[in-house]
Amino acid sequence: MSDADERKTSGRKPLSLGGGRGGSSSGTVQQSFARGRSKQVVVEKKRKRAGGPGADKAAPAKGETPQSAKDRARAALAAKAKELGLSEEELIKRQQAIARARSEAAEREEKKKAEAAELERRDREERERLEEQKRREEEERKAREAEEKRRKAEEEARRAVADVPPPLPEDEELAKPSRKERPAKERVREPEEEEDARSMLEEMGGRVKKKAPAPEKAVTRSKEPKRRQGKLTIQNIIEDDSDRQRSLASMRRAREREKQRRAQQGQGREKVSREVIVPERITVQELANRMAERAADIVKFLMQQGQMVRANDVLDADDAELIVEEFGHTVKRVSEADVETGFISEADPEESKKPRAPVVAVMGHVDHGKTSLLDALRETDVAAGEAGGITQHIGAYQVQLKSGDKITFLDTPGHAAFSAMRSRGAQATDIVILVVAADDGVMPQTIEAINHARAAKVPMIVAVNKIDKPDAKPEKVLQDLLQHEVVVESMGGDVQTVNVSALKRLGLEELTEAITLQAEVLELKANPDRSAEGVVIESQIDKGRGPVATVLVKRGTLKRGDIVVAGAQWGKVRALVNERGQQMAEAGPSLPAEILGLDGAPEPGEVFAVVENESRAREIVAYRQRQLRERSALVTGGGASLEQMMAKLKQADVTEMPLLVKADVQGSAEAITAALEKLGNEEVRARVIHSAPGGVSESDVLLAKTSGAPIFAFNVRANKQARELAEAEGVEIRYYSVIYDVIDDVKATMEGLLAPEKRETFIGYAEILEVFHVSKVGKVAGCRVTEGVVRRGSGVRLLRNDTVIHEGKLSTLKRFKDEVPEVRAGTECGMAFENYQDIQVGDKIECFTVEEIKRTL
Ligand SMILES: Nc1nc2c(ncn2[C@@H]2O[C@H](COP(=O)(O)OP(=O)(O)OP(=O)(O)O)[C@@H](O)[C@H]2O)c(=O)[nH]1
Repeated sequence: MSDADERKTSGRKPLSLGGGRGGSSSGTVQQSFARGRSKQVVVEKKRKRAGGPGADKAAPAKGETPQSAKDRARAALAAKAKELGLSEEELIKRQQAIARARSEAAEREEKKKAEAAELERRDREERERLEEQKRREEEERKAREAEEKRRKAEEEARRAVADVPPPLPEDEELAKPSRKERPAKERVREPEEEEDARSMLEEMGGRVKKKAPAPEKAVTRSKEPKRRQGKLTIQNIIEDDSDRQRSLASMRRAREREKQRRAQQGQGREKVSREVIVPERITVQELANRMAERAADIVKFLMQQGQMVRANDVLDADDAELIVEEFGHTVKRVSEADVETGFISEADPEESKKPRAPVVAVMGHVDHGKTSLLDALRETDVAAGEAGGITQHIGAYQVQLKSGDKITFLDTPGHAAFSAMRSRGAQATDIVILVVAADDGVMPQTIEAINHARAAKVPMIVAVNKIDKPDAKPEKVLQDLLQHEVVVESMGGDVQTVNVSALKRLGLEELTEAITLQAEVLELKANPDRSAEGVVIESQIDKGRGPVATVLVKRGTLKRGDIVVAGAQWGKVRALVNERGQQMAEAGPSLPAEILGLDGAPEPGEVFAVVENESRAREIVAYRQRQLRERSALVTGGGASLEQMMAKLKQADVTEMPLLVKADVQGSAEAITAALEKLGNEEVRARVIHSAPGGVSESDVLLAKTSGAPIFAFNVRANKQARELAEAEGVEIRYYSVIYDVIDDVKATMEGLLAPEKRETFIGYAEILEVFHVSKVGKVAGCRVTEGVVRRGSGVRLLRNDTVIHEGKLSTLKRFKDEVPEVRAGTECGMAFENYQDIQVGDKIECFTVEEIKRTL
């Protein structure tokens, strides 16, 4: 059945039943489809044959009668209809509908394909058209430019002609052809000019209706659907989107917008000129942040100036200022130290001041009896008995005399503390007692002490000690002192002198009297009714109590609970303890006290002051710690073993050798530091970046690491964590128990850092007799050794007319054909220089050796 239908739809002659013998008749029917399409369908009508049974059977199949075939087809149809639960007629209709739908689907498919092909063709044509347009525009532009040039040239020529007097007839004749030429050209030019005007208008943003170019006209017809491209249909949008090309005008607009945006940005940057606050030291990154510029730009700028820096490097204020100005900003130089402003307040008004006890330091040569005298003086304290408690060494103590006067003694060993305090600008001492043993006289450290006192402008009282000794010669001491410009009262000067015996407790009263007298002269006063300020005398980390600092209040009154900043440490005063281990509620001027509650041990000599609150304390300490870090960063750079440091210092030409010293007591730490800092010369010297009492801690290791300094531990050890950290970070910890070993080691290292002395020894002369050119070797000098010996590997100088024109090494030294190690006077040889060719007959060769001699400190 469907077969028959298909044949019908294909428009071919339908299969007829019985070959037109009257069994069937056919006709055509107009069939309508969707969207107004219609079709002629051939319909065959079957007629019953008159008479014979089975006349309505289908066409006979091969080998069977037509009637039986027809019957079978009908039976099959009936069976199928029955199976589907339809009538035969319904089934036929359904089958016809299916056939129709199939043919329609095939048609649709074909149509779709045709449409796709059409779209593709259109796209291709559009692309070609755009390319053509672009090419033509380019051509037009070029033509325009050429035309413009030509026109200008003509214009100029015309002007030139106009300027000259009326041309002679010959000139006219000459000019004629050009005039003839012009109208012809102008005629030709007309459409071009029109084109010019159009494109100009277009460039100015005007809309110009373009004449379609002639060749395109011919193809427009064939591109019928293209006209529809202008229509906005969903189909167009979907299909064209992928291949859509931006028009030239839109490109131009986008470029213009971009240009404007950039210009605006550029202007914007220039306009924002910031006031940049520049402290004394600032990192590149921080400076960039403050200018709102990129750190990389600063690095680049400095690189152009020949300075290689990284973002984390520290710049000084001058460099920073230069950079800021270069980047178009203004500079406001401030000192970060401003944070310290007000830390130490202004001088107190005179009326607020009250007399205070003098602070006395005892100085003198070794073994002259300083400690003994301080001990003896301590015993003069009338209050000691009543107060009870066991005397402890806290670096300073105060005694009350019978007269009621008080004297504070600094009980710190040597001159170190004194000079440490002075170097930090904390002048704690009012009077110096110069102890000179009567049996020993003035010794080197006596002189040193005199100089210290004099430099600090502190009055001296000479205590001639050990007068109990039979060989005591106090007069001689005074005589000797004269040589050092210390003129005692008995000799017409103003220096008081007292003969004492610390051992026998002789002359102590006279000594204290002399002190009080001197104090009166000095009119020592301070305002006790204000927040405390003073100086750190000693500090240590106590196992049980944590950081403990002995401070001496210089003005104001220090109370428990005060917030104190001492050097780079701060804390709330948890307790105030006197030298007998007793708690005090407060400490007024000139009264030494141990304070507990700081977050670390401040350096001796550091100034301390009470601040208003914790945040202020934190701010100051943060600034000071930053400064410490930066200071140590100046000598930083990774490894921290002695060898690494040496290698680095040699490379970097740095003359400072950073060290970190930890010792059992403050005294030894100070002594080692002083001894180490004395070492060295103008080329190399040690710089103790940190020295403190106590074991080596993790923070010491970290500091050593950042400073590239090895740690010298004297009579102390590193704890487990510090040891592990040191191992991990490559920080060397050296342990010592003899001070001289520390000093010797450092000295040896520093000697290694000294550039060796170079000593040159002349060994021989040779004269160039001939110059050969040897391929691959270059110029070779045929010489005779005139004096001494010429050795391969030694240094050589080429002399021309007694002037050195080259200094280098020999690449070849030959005798006949053989390389020889040396050639002696009177012998001829061949020589060639390493990387040097300019040799001439008559030049002299000087041969020398250089010896390096190790230098010592
Ligand atoms: N005969 C006598 N001996 C004294 C006197 N004063 C101190 N000595 C002795 O001198 C020696 C050194 O005394 P110290 O008090 O340790 O001297 P120093 O100046 O503190 O010594 P260093 O701390 O090493 O600088 C000790 O043996 C004391 O006993 C004195 O007045 N008479």
